Amino acid sequence: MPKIITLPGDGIGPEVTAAAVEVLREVAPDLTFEERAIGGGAFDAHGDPFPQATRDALKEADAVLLGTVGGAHDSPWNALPREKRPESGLLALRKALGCYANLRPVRVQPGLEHLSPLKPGLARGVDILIVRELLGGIYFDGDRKIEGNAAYNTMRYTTPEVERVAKVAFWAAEQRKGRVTSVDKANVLEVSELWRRDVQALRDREYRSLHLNHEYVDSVAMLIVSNPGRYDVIVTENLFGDILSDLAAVIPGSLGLMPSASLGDGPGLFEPIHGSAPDIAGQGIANPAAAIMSAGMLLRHGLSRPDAANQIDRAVALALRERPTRDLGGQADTRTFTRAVLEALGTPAVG
Ligand SMILES: NC(=O)C1=CN([C@@H]2O[C@H](COP(=O)(O)OP(=O)(O)OC[C@H]3O[C@@H](n4cnc5c(N)ncnc54)[C@H](O)[C@@H]3O)[C@@H](O)[C@H]2O)C=CC1
Ligand SMILES: CC(C)CC(=O)C(=O)O
Ligand SMILES: [Mg+2]
Repeated sequence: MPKIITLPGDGIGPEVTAAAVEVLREVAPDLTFEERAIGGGAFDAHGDPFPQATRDALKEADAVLLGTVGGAHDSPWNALPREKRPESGLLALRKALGCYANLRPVRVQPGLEHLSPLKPGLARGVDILIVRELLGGIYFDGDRKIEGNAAYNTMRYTTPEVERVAKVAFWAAEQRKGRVTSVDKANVLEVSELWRRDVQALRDREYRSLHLNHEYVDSVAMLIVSNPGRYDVIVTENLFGDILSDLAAVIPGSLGLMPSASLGDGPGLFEPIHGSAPDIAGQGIANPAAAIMSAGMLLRHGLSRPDAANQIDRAVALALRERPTRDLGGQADTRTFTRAVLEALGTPAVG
């Protein structure tokens, strides 16, 4: 009986995680669930955004399902010392799990082109996998300080850090169209120069059948929305991947359609890419599709159950057609949408 540690977190996190757990119970009734605290709520209750009891629970986990952390811009959590803030709890969780490769699929399912603000011809068939490095770069380690009117952070990568995430991107490309675009800012940053050199060397050494090209992040920010069909797998460092994946959410139509899987040395971490959405938290209107699809990625990548994962993806696509949520211009609230997914799970597949 695989054990899933759930970390609902703050804001809409508990609302969308509850929906994902309901769907998981339906497709994989043998799973067991244990809930723990993370983020701002964990700080309020335990004085720590990543409490020891949560750390301890991870040792027993086969996979971890996370909601979201963080508060509104005026939240008192933002005045805490950096290491006590909700987001620091999430970064510490990722580090503790050793999840260095964050897979963020951007997909427009057939028949759902109308949910995209892009012209149907541009949105149709988009299937991009963003592989974001998750444990290095400017979000971690390195020198960082704010002092009076000056502040700095450091972006740092080593060859082993670049190679291990690039291997995940190449592995994914082997099962897809065989094309990898490595995204950097090598025209300005030394750290990108190293990134580009190491990704290219790895490809030339071990993945000669794959096509690799390099693009600058500013140009990709334009091309990913104006011509998304040109991308298969994108591999990039932590900060660039964070920004590009929120931007890419425009393609399917909402942040609420962007799931993720973070893989590494131990149990995987599965979470929607969106934040805690304080503007809609507590209203029962959040789109739970990203969290539900993250549960699908948990089954696919965390527990090697592709059939159950496919069932979820299919049910979400059907529910999006029938009962789109408000962020997509529809009427469905979290509950109605989740019910539609559960109903679709009971509908026999056509073809
Ligand atoms: N992984 C995580 O836990 C993340 C946490 N955050 C934190 O979340 C808080 C809010 O950050 P924001 O910049 O406002 O980003 P956000 O992703 O929470 O929200 C951006 C916009 O998208 C909407 N949105 C997001 N998810 C949605 C969903 N499932 N259904 C419908 N609408 C949705 C929100 O209502 C908002 O208008 C901050 O404290 C931030 O640090 C931000 C990003 C990731
Ligand atoms: C620490 C998180 C708030 C960073 C983020 O936005 C993300 O991982 O998507
Ligand atoms: Mg983000």
